[in-house]
Amino acid sequence: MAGEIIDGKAFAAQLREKVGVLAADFAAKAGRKAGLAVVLVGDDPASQVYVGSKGKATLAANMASFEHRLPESTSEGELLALVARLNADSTVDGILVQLPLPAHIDEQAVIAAIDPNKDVDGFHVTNAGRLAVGQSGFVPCTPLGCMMLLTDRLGDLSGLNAVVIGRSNIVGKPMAQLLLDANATVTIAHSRTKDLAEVVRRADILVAAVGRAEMVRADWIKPGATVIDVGINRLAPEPGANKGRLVGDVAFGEAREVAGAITPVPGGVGPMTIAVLLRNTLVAAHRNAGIALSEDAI
Ligand SMILES: Nc1nc(=O)c2c([nH]1)NC[C@@H]1CN(c3ccc(C(=O)N[C@@H](CCC(=O)O)C(=O)O)cc3)C=[N+]21
Repeated sequence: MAGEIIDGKAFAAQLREKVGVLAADFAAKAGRKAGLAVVLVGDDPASQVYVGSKGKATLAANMASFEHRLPESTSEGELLALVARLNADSTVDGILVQLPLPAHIDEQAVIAAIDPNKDVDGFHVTNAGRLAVGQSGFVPCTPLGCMMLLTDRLGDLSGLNAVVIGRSNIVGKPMAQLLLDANATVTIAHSRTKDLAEVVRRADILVAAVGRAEMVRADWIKPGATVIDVGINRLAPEPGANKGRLVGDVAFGEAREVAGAITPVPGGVGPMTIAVLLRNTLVAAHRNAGIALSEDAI
């Protein structure tokens, strides 16, 4: 029997709805809306579309959206000056600088300049450190969204074998921390892991975040496992088409036959990332305004 498809898109829509209600409450209490500033440098078409959809989702969730689209030629100094202005602006609760940045700008320097209490991406070393030692801070949106899908499906993760493929600062490492905090037994695998298929076959929970199209095959998956596919890879276009299909890091069709449940691409983890960004912004607004919010409720 084929595994269940985990509908990340529907889950994300519910989360955005909940955030929207709480954001309206916040606005009534604070006398202003929660605000998210998104900064895009350059004119990469995929990033343009993505930043536009974040802006729309922000407004739909009863929050204020501040978009800053800067030319490719923007200097690091100019970008740092904008970040400093946003840090000082009390109507801005969350700041997201879209990555990747042009090659002439040092990404680490820009992330380091963001006030950690406005770092709704959870990329600042202060937030990475807080997560590592179990203090409350901001957790990167994609792994937090994956955790929400996992706990919704599985409840308690204690003692389960979790394998994360990928060790990025943005997904793999924070994902492993969250799974460990939830008492899973965690393995972080990567491109140099020996017998990767063998390691993956032990996973009750598999999170694939390597960025290699359809790398994980059906015979790597433990029957009944829960598979979370973080990869978003665009294949080469079919003859006559101008855009290739989007696929994950998992060969979805065949993997679904073995897995207990699996996220699709698109419609899985991607929409969760944006919903969690709004959730983090709502949390930031409450903290910055000194208004209580039960963070378990969201
Ligand atoms: N500072 C920063 N923070 C980010 O969170 C960040 C970033 N920079 N740079 C780019 C990546 C990419 N990312 C995605 C989020 C949602 C979808 C998403 O919603 N995808 C849909 C549709 C995909 C499509 O059709 O193109 C889906 O998977 O169903 C995709 C990609 C966030 N990123």
